Amino acid sequence: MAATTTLGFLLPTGLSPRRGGFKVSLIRCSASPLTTSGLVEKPWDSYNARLVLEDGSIWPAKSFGAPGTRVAELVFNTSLTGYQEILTDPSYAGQFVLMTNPQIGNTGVNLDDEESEQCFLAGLVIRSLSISTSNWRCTKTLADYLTERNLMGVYDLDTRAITRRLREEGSLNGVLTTDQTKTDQELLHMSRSWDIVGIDLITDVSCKSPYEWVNKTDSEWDFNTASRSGKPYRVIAYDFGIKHNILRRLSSYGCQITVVPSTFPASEALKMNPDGILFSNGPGDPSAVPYAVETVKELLGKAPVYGICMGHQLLGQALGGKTFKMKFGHHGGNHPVRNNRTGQVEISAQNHNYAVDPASLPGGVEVTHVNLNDGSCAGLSFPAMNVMSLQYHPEASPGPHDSDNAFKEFIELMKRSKQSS
Ligand SMILES: NC(=O)CC[C@H](N)C(=O)O
Repeated sequence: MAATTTLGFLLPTGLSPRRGGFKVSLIRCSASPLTTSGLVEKPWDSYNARLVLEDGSIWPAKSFGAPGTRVAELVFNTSLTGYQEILTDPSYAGQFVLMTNPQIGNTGVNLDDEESEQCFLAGLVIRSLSISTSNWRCTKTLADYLTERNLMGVYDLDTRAITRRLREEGSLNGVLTTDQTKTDQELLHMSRSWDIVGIDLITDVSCKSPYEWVNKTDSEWDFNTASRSGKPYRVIAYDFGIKHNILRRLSSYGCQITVVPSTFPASEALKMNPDGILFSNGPGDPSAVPYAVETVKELLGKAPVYGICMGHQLLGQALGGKTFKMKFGHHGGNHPVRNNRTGQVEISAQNHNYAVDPASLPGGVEVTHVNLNDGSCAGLSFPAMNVMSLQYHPEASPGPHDSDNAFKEFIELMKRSKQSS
């Protein structure tokens, strides 16, 4: 059935926009329901809900997760599958994730596909929730999972129209609510009074004390294992919101890993005599966590280091560069990246709203990877200090495995450094 967007009534609000360029009136945008209302009874409890964006648009919706009211930044994700890995990626803290794939929930959820023990995102926005769940690994439905975790999920919105809006205006803050007592103006005011920029979001998602990682990729799911045996490399992984698959992949490549909190002192990390240090992914604005940049600076040159996403942005700053907020970021499993050294193109999994400005980097720092959609910096290397980093996700989960080799490159970096010391 074709999705239609109808413009409803206009409410003059008199509120001035938080950022320039937005219309000040509220616009009600409704999508024709894709679900077969009346014909099939939906196997979840549903409430009326609303998504109100800071540009004044109101999106009536149906709720299928927890009831409530949340304020967050709305981003769209173009992955076709992997909603469970997305829900458990701590880098989505402070954000609503809108899936552009119009039908979500078909495969339910299972405990093996978790990327962290908790869901930190603020809510899930989808076009249509699958009426049935069918997968041999499924242990519960997406609706039950969200409700148990007190997470909001909404459907029956025109996700295509919202995505176009985000592409034109950039990421927008918004409020999701099932509360019918709140007026549209109140919700608009809430969305405009909140901001994700300049806030430290990693402290809340990081582990509270160090621990040894004992899990690894099940042999059933592992690949490229031919040349690996034993665990000869000792790695310290700074947890800024780490995804489990980074740890599983490092472990599969032969690393014994101690995961440490974001505030773990560099001096303590060095006492553990690591062969290498990993700086993980993590949510929010990388320029809002100067203490983490200081830790990275203290560790530079002391052991080979590998940064992924937030870790890459912290390394960029520690090397003297600057980060900036992108218009709507990259969130999906289909981003082409060119490896400048080999000329090869990898299709990558990405999830970030900020990037390192290559022009701000000092001489000697090499941009190793470029995102081919917009030319932004996707990887760095500083050979003088055994530094490598990627803006995207070589661990995938969800997404293609084209970049798995980056873990091998980190192993090679540690090997060469061990041999020369
Ligand atoms: N996945 C991540 O580490 C995200 C990095 C950072 N929070 C950003 O949005 O750019």
